[in-house]
Amino acid sequence: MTGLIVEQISHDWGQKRALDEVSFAIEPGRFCALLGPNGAGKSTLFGLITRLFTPRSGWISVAGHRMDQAPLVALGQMGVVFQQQTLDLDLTVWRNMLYFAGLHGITGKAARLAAHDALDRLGMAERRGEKVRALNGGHRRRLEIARALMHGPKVLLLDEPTVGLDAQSRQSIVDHVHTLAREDGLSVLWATHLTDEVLPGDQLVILHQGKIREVSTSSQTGPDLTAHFLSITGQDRAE
Ligand SMILES: Nc1ncnc2c1ncn2[C@@H]1O[C@H](COP(=O)(O)OP(=O)(O)OP(=O)(O)O)[C@@H](O)[C@H]1O
Repeated sequence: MTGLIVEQISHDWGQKRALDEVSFAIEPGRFCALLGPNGAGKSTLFGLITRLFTPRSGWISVAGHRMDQAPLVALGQMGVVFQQQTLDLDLTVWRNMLYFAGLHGITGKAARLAAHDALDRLGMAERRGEKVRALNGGHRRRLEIARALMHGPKVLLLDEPTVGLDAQSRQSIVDHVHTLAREDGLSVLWATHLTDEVLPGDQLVILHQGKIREVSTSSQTGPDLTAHFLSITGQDRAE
């Protein structure tokens, strides 16, 4: 299968088992919400998928390329938006895009086309001349997503991309990324602990204490999904 496959991944931090035989797959065109409370193992999983470190066991495949066998090809098929922002605040939107294109070996006209196209997809083309410092948090996030798309990845990973944003910016980003999955055939992995970012029909992977508790297609939203999530993660019984 193309898309993203995570197969039997385990990882320990010292004595602590952070991920325990985690498996799931995301087909092209699907938005997958990775839901987990704090400490569930979401960031550890992101670190493994992006090869910041390697798993103790199991394997990961991106667009048909195994991370352990062909890491550069696999990473080349992936766009990543990390929790921490990594934009140059003193450069314009456009310069940030071109700089990043260069890191991917995309230069000249190809870079300008890729940058324009990606900004357009995120509704950011009109802001290309603005310094990043002047953008609000939601627009900075959209710029980071646009930047992650320039090299034409098949898989897009976002680690809690809406943290710290107001409700309207959050909704706009959730909508944009759903559209990207649907229209561009991207496999999206979106880590969050906020159930209102999950839409009906999304794939749902619930992670708790390093284990997968559920892989399903979301049919519930709002308070029903929140109650379901809390019951699965035992937080409804928290003191
Ligand atoms: N570098 C590390 N060294 C040691 N333990 C770690 C490290 N990173 C994470 N852990 C531990 O592994 C477990 C999973 O943490 P992780 O950060 O992956 O969860 P998370 O779901 O991303 O949580 P959060 O939403 O709070 O970021 C936690 O118990 C955490 O304390």
